[in-house]
Amino acid sequence: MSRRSLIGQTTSLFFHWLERCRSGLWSVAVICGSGLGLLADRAANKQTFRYQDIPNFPVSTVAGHEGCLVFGTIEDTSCVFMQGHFHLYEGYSLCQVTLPVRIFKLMGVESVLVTNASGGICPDFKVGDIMVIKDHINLPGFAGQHPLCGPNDERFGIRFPCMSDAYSKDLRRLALDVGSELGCSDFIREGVYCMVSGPNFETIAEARMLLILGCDSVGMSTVPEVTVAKHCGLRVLGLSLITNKVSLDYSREEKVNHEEVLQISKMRAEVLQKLVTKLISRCQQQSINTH
Ligand SMILES: O=P(O)(O)O[C@H]1O[C@H](CO)[C@@H](O)[C@H]1O
Ligand SMILES: Nc1nc2[nH]cnc2c(=O)[nH]1
Repeated sequence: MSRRSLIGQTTSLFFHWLERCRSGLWSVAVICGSGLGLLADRAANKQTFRYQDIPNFPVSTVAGHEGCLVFGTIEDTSCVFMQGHFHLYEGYSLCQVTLPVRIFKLMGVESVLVTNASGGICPDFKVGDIMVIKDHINLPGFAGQHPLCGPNDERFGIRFPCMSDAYSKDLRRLALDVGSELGCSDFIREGVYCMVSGPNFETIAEARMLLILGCDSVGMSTVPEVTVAKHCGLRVLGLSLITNKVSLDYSREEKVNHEEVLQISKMRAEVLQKLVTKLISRCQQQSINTH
């Protein structure tokens, strides 16, 4: 496809979305973390664009991140799936990492569902658990690596956004309810996600520090996107798949690696797919009832 016709197609999709949003149809963006691109598979009427073909869009450089933007529908809900997101450790600025979220806002998206893979810090967590993110700790943010640093763009949000309710209580409740309807209660948890910049996995001393700080899991993404989404008034739900247990003990021999992370993501992708699909259709019903 030529660049000109690609821009033409993207523009017409944009107007198509605006039209749907004006007519009151609910729309959602799903950001798929490591190995979770399959979440887009259940959408109907799919149209896929490679990041590399979209002008000024970053590209994915990490295994398990396909680098495609997929538009589609789930029941009557317009959905856009990011098959792969961007990380500080890839060398992107946090402005680039979060660019898609502002694009989604301009497209009329109302809610963002962020997924990721993370290491379990909470000793009760098991590999394969799905953690509904209740709150987060922005470690890079403490060190000045924050997506909202710099002049504030008032068109998106205020200078000092409140983050005490970053993750929608209603959506968290709904995720737990839908999880229980699907018979997943045994492995659905709630907890606090901590972002580190990566790309190395944690030392044991770092892991112990995160436990003391109150973190239940740790990963290298999500927090910048959630911060920018909250800043511009989007509703946010975060689901974190526990792909490994972070070692807190010097006597443990296991060593985490990215291949293992991807393997567990693949193993749990079907369950997450069901959860995400049902959640989206239930949100649509809720939205119809409140419009
Ligand atoms: O957060 P996502 O991208 O899902 O993936 C997690 O898994 C990768 C490391 O295996 C890192 O990118 C980490 O952040
Ligand atoms: N930082 C970090 N990111 C992860 N992503 C998946 N597992 C892990 C982990 O153990 N640590």
